Amino acid sequence: MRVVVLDYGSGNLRSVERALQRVGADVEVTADRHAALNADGLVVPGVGAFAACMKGLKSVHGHRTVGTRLAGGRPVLGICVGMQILFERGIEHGEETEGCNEWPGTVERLEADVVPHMGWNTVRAPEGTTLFDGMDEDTRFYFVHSYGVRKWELESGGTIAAPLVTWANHGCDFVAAVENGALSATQFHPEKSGDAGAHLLKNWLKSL
Ligand SMILES: NC(=O)CC[C@H](N)C(=O)O
Repeated sequence: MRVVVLDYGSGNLRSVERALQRVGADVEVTADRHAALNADGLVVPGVGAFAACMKGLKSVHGHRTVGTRLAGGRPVLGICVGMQILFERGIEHGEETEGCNEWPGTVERLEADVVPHMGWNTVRAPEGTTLFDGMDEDTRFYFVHSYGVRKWELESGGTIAAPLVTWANHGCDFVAAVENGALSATQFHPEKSGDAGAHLLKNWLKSL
């Protein structure tokens, strides 16, 4: 499977590349829009501030690339800030920045005694999950973040299949992952989560 890791100036690209190669993907790290549009899967990583990541994403038309892929049902995986910028807005250090608005909701500071939330933690995945298939509730993933989505705001029902939302807790509950048709995302770093992260990436790769 051909996977593009979108290079929009944010960090952590090589560790994501290596983790995907470890599970058998043919990986290209690039900002090239044609490659990003036509890959079997697109990964949007992210390190640093919400505003800076959004600025970088827009500088390579990444927000439109994500939208075009999703309109055609082509899979996208957001990681850490790459997940956060998929939401409606982010508020960091008092600065509000518009996100890609793939989902309603606000990325805001965790309500915890100690931030960043840095380390291994368990998650609470829903029935029917693909990303966490084959892993139990004691499985741990590596998190490094001070902000997150504390309230899931997308209403669904009727004919629209509800997204599968996975939660974690660090002082407060926050969204740890979302599976929503072609769009998936994790707040934690699968590429830093050892065998569990590799298992998740393999599950994502199999879903492409
Ligand atoms: N690991 C990161 O770079 C996360 C940064 C992000 N601004 C957060 O704190 O949630």
